[in-house]
Amino acid sequence: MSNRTGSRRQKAAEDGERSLIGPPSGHAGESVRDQDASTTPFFVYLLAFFSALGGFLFGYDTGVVSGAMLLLKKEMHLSALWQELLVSSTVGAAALSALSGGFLNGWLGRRICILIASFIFCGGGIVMAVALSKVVLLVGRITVGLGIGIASMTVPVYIAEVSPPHLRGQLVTINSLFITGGQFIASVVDGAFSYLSHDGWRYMLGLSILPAVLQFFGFIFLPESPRWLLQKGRSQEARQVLGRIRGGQNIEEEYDTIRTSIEEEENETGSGGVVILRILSYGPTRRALIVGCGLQMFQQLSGINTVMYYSATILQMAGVREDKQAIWLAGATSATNFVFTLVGVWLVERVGRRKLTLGSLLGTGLSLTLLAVGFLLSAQHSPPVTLHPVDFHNSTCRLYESCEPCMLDPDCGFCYLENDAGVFNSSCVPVSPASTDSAAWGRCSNRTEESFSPYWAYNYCPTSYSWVVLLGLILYLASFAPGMGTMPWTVNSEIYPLWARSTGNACSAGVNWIFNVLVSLTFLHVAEYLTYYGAFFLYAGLVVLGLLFVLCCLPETKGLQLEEIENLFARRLCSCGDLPASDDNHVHYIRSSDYRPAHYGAVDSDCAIAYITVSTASW
Ligand SMILES: O[C@H]1[C@H](O)[C@@H](O)[C@H](O)[C@@H](O)[C@H]1O
Repeated sequence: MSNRTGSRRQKAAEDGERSLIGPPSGHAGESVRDQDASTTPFFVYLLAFFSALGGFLFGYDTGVVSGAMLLLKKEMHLSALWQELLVSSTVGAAALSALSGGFLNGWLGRRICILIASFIFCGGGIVMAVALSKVVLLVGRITVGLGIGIASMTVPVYIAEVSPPHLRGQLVTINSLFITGGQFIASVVDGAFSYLSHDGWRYMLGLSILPAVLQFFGFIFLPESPRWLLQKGRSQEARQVLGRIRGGQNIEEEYDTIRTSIEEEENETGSGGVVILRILSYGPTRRALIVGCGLQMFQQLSGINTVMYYSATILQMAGVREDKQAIWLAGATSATNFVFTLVGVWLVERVGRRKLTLGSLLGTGLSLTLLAVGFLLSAQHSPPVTLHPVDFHNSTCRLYESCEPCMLDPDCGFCYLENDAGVFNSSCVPVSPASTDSAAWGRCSNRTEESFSPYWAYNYCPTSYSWVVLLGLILYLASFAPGMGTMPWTVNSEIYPLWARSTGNACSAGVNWIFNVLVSLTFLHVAEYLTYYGAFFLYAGLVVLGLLFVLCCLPETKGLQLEEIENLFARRLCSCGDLPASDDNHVHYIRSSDYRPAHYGAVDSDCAIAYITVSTASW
């Protein structure tokens, strides 16, 4: 490693240490690091807002489809396979385009990629709104998926690169707020247009054109990231943009740090070759990639999309029988997700990324356990099947003695009457091949709104323990949203050096989408084999693994400049134990047990201390 690298590392380490301990004294001029919110130019917020519209579209297009599907399946006579295709094609396309977005980002820049994404969103929205056949609809869904993938990896990178360090976490987390905001607005739109039985879905799917157009025109006037410009050797432009987004602050220190960092990175890792291979063969970036992809994987393995998707059924279990009511109450679920993401935006610069993620994982694990216990109690007290009508088709449904095994069989549903004393006159009968909303034959095949008409429960059982499940659901969203919902995106936007940032984010966003598809496609099968409580216990177990991963591998990046963060990955990853006392770059590592506040200032004394570097002079 070059001496210059050593000295930059040392300087950055000292700066990093200072930023954790408190503001430096006797610093000439006000640097970006010392700014506070009152001196942050409005322009930075404007940039964050227009970029985060990409997050909004991500949330809207992934969220709106469930409500649209209720109308579409009736109007276009969609089979279960087509419904599945229309939902997962978007997520699959997002995975592919997120992975290829890294190349586009490095080549064309962040701004052009955001423009491309908004253009694609517009195109996809128009195709869906005017679609006359399910094939055209599928083309539209795949198109918006391509837009979502590019936006999901570009927007956090762009915001991180234009933000001043003290606000970066908050501004990048605003993108996550827009994602959950998009999901919430989608559920409101779904609710409102569900009353329009003819063509309501066209408005639901087509409305995404509006924010896409707004973003497209906004970005025509907004600048490219100064870091990308500098990397491409366009230093004059970079200086101008930096000056503009820092609103007349002293930009020299930041400009020099970025420039030196680019030069040294080129010396260290070379500038040619396939970026992903360079990332994998260079220790600090390989470790950062493991942390970034691991966080995204555990975000999806915590089961957020299953819980959100399944919330309508959870609400039905809790006694909400009407379709329309269930749609509106599912809106309440996405509203809860949104409100608690706001808590994340508020907390990220106060408590830091690491503590926020750890706390969130702990709460998520506990609430998943509560959800599982709720399902377990419901299963143990599952109502018995009391009527056994003659089944001429000899289906498997006639074999079940209670609701639980009947509801776990995807071909059967539970038909019953209910009064104050509970469930009575219940049977397990085959589901209609045309729609899961009714039975294939018998009293639940043509139900009316009359009070003596029987209830049809597909995919759930009536239970008096639904309040435990409901409580679990609310606690889950309250703990997941502020940390695990937001931090994987935020942390990924800041842990890679400039040359690896696009590719690193492309890989981690790709991992997010791949696990998103995997978890949602496997949920019903997992539930069939392990039952619902088994599935939720499984997610809780995966969250415990995630907790250990974060505990040992995620350093704190709060307050550091992007160029300083790579130093956090300079040494061995994933350790809370012994670390070497020094290395040839005059960088020392201390164990939390050796930590004395009198010597090192008031910094956190948990495992993150292992990453705090102290120069030889101050040792
Ligand atoms: O961060 C987001 C958010 O938590 C969403 O609610 C979820 O649907 C996405 O999968 C996730 O990436």
